[in-house]
Amino acid sequence: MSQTRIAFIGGGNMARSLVAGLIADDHEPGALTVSDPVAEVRSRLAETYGVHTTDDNAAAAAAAEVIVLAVKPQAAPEVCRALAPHLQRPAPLVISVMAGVTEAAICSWLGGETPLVRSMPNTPVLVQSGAIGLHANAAATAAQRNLAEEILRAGGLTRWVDTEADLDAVTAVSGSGPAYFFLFMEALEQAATAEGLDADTARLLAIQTALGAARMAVESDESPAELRRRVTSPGGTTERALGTLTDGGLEPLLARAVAAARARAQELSQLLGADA
Ligand SMILES: NC(=O)C1=CN([C@@H]2O[C@H](COP(=O)(O)OP(=O)(O)OC[C@H]3O[C@@H](n4cnc5c(N)ncnc54)[C@H](O)[C@@H]3O)[C@@H](O)[C@H]2O)C=CC1
Ligand SMILES: O=C(O)[C@@H]1CCC=N1
Repeated sequence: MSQTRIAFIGGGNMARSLVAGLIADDHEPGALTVSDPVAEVRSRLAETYGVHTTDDNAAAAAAAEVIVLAVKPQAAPEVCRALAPHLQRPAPLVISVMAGVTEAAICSWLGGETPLVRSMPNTPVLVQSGAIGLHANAAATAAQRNLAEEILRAGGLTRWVDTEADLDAVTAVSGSGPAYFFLFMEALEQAATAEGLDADTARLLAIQTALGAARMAVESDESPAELRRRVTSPGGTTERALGTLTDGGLEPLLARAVAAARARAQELSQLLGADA
């Protein structure tokens, strides 16, 4: 059971999911503190998980070995600047799960060199099935990188990227990615209804098919391309459907969508770091 003292600044969906994952991984609940201004958020966390809660970010951060920044990006400048005078020096490891907030901006708001691991999670972290991109700044030691990885693994699969800019690509692929698959499920459900299936059956089949395909892709040693080939009998129904999707430009369309998301991630990072 890990006893690392972790303070979560912001106790919303993302923090709650990581807390749930850590406790499921046998982290000591008493070593976790969540700071949030909303009383109902605090009481729910305390009652469900037995963690400490407070509305005093500075007190939570001052006592922690690791600080997890889990407020909305727009709140980041104010929250970080208010924490700065209360941080131990040298500063403890800081982990950010905030979308689009750069390492330079966070360090400058926190008042100087800070060991920082910036992550890009996605909403399946809520069910401990997230895909989380990670990047560490130069001030983070190898031990701190390992510690950050261990903590974030509570939310799902973790993957380091070489440069901070790569996190914009991660945002476009796995950060936004759940929405692409949800859209695909919605579209399949609509198509099923159009083919005469009742609404419940249409939804169940679409969702279960997505789950089954994802599980096969995760559990099999074969590539998605090979798994696709195995469904596709020569001259059969799948071949006809895939031909329609390809003729309609599915692959280049998806490439354009991901490129657009990446460009937007870059723009948002610049906006959020503008006053750093
Ligand atoms: N890639 C993605 O799809 C996701 C990314 N994220 C990132 O995670 C971060 C947190 O998101 P959620 O948990 O979904 O948001 P949320 O809105 O559920 O939680 C934010 C929490 O911060 C609290 N808060 C507000 N002001 C505060 C302050 N001054 N001090 C301490 N706490 C304060 C709020 O009361 C709220 O409970 C965001 O920065 C977001 O960008 C979150 C979810 C998914
Ligand atoms: O849509 C967004 O901007 C955020 C970042 C990745 C997922 N949600």
